[in-house]
Amino acid sequence: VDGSANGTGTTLYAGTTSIPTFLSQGTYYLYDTTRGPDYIRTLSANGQNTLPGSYVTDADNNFSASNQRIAVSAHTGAVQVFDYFKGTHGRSSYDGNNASITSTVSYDDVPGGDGYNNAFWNGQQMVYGDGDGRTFSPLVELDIVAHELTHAVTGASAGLIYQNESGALNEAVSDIFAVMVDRDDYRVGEESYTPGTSGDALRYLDDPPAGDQPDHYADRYVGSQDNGGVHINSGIANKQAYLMMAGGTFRGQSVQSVGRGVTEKVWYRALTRYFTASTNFAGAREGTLQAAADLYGAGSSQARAVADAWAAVGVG
Ligand SMILES: Cc1cccc(C(=O)O)c1OC(=O)C1CC1
Ligand SMILES: [Ca+2]
Ligand SMILES: [Zn+2]
Repeated sequence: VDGSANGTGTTLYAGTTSIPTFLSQGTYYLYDTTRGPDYIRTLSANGQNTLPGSYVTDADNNFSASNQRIAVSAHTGAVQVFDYFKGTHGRSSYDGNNASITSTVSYDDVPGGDGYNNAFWNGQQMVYGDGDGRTFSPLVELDIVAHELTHAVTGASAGLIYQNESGALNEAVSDIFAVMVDRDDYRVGEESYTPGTSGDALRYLDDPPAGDQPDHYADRYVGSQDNGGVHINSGIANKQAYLMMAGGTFRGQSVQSVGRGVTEKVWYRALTRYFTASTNFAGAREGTLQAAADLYGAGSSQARAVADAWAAVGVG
């Protein structure tokens, strides 16, 4: 039982006798050894930029202090994302081999500084800023955790190079699985983005332009900012996945809804079996079409929806 900010229970380390020697008895940790990996653990950088930082502990397992709630939100999110990839896709941790997972919160929030409006997977672990309170509150909500851990999945599978079209695809894959885990909307970052403004989000898979992103290949960004627009052009693939999930007629092209269940299966199979480091949008169309053919048949309505959704956003 935990004092989590979002109430999703997870197994926290009770101060029992069977804990690893370096953890002190009679203290509670965000340290889960019950799911296969040696550990899923969450620490804090306490505002500094040293990783992985120090354990967030509590004497009676009531993690109710604000810094503790931030850590618990990142921790329960990591556990929920682990459970998603295991339960829905049969993937044991981000590498498929039960790699342990470390998250660090409250990174680089130098006292009197402006707060760190960022979250990232650094190749070894997840790292979250506390935000500056204006652009972001702490960036530890479920869909952000899912976005970051999916970067680890991508890194351990297709390895999509983080620039230009392969980078935009890398970003889109993270946003797509973010909304598969945080399943109640098609938006990313809605809880943490601009705490002073209600109803907005960082990105909108249903309407990428609402987040200043293109939703059609003809409108793609071709400059050099943002590693060649990886957080900009991801809107094109995000829109394609949204159209698969929800259906609709977009720019004159009708798409039949296949729902989240088919969409997540098609995109997961494409990511882990067909995408490579250099896959671009045309390659993503091929890979998702092949995945749909594998799963449902080349002439299936699911494969048709994949093709129609790519056509709607101007790819293929
Ligand atoms: C806030 C932020 C800044 C820079 C990169 C990322 C990144 O992880 O690509 C980032 O986090 C996100 O996009 C998650 C979804 C909110
Ligand atoms: Ca969301
Ligand atoms: Zn990202």
